[in-house]
Amino acid sequence: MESLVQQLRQTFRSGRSRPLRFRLQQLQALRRMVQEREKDILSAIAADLCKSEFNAYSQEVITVLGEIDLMLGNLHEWVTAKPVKKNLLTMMDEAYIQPEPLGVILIIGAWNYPFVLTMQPLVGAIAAGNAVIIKPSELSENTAKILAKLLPQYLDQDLYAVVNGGVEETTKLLEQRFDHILYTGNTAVGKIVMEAAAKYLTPVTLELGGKSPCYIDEDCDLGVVCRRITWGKYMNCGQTCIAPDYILCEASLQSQIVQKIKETVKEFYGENIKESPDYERIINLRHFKRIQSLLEGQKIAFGGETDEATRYIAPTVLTDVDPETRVMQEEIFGPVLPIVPVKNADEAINFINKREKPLALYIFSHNNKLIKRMIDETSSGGVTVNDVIMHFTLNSLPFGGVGSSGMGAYHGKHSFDTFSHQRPCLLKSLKREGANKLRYPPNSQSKVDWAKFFVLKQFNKGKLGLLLLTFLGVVAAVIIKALLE
Ligand SMILES: NC(=O)c1ccc[n+]([C@@H]2O[C@H](COP(=O)([O-])OP(=O)(O)OC[C@H]3O[C@@H](n4cnc5c(N)ncnc54)[C@H](O)[C@@H]3O)[C@@H](O)[C@H]2O)c1
Ligand SMILES: CCCCCCCCCC=O
Repeated sequence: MESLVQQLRQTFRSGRSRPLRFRLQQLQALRRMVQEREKDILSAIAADLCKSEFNAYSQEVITVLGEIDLMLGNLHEWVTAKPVKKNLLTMMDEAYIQPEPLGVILIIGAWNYPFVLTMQPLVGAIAAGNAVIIKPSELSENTAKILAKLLPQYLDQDLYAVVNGGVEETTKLLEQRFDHILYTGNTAVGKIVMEAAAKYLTPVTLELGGKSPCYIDEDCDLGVVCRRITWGKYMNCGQTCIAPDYILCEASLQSQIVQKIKETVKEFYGENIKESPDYERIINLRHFKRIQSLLEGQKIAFGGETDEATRYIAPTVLTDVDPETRVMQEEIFGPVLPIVPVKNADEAINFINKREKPLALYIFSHNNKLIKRMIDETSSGGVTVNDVIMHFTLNSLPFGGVGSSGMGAYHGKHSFDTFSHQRPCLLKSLKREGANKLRYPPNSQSKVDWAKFFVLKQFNKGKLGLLLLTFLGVVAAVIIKALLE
């Protein structure tokens, strides 16, 4: 591991990854890879998650292609230095912010969307001019293998590498020095990553999970609401970081919600859900057993069937769920949807605020005042109103968590910023030394008065004439400079 990181760092230091042209070439190569090897990529995702090619394409591949295109179209502008406002002391100088690459980036991916969750950060890290190691999840082993096979065929191998393996390999990787780590996965491992990063003061982006609440107000069109929730909850068999984890609503709405979800499940997946190409399976036996055990002692209003041999768990709804039971204590990450009755929106807000800050919050309501209030009075990584999941798809919005659901964000320009240092640059001339006397010792009241004038624009009335003269002098200097340029 050490020699791999060293080799990447050496190439990074040679400056090869920095020129705009190089970054664009690598991104174009990545796009070629996704397009030319689409079948292999889709087959690998299918083998890992029992996902249809249509679903793998629309849930993962499309996002990666969109992200690459966004970078290709905007990178020339993002890499350009941005001039900043100047003050009286620096008006003759050059001041700008220059984004610079950080160095060697480590991206640790998760298994549930194994392609997009490693490739989307990779796109951002390349765009920002870095060297990158990606560590796909070992649980989605087919996607991990295809990434390790394809990426070196298309990308510069001295700058971009794939390391495959499990806890042992990741632990070894984390012993190395990186310039940024982006980790996607559960909160417990997030803490391990942050602890390892602290050794070198490496900044981290932690894309974690949590229980994302979904509040349904009275008077909503429950047909539409439940269709959207059914889509977002049972997509990928509930193994989505921003899936609505549970519903909060008035007790009287429960039976209608159950009925509408039941109808929608039939509409989406047919009479025999097991036969549906759109319904995935649980990633492994450990997770299957964990989710199955969450059903114990619960009132199953709909679904509940399981099949260990194929790791199938039916779309399930639980009603009248006690918030103290296990299903409400941990992230479900499976196709089980508890409904927790609350008296009103105030109780829902309190319920949300008493728990860890979630990755997403969903609010279904016609009432704009209530929507605003719920957004203002709660906190979450992101919010979608009157729908679920969709804020993930808009790459002008930063994607990330807050509190125990994570820190930092990426997607689109936010990825570029995450993997760049915004370097402040002030370029002065060796001339005009007279003006600098003001800050050199010995200090005096008069110098402080001048500093107040230049920095705070406050002046002593007694010195008005002198100030006016100085101001005219500065104006004259600016005009002369402009004429000479
Ligand atoms: N915020 C997001 O974008 C996002 C996306 C997907 C999943 N998630 C969250 O991730 C969780 C599910 O993923 P997971 O954690 O099961 O994925 P996982 O098991 O694939 O683990 C994620 C990564 O951590 C590594 N890892 C595991 N144990 C480790 C250890 N002890 N030390 C070092 N590295 C280790 C794995 O090798 C893997 O690459 C859920 O909580 C979900 O909400 C968040
Ligand atoms: C069109 C829907 C795309 C959904 C992609 C969801 C990715 C979530 C990542 C977290 O698990």
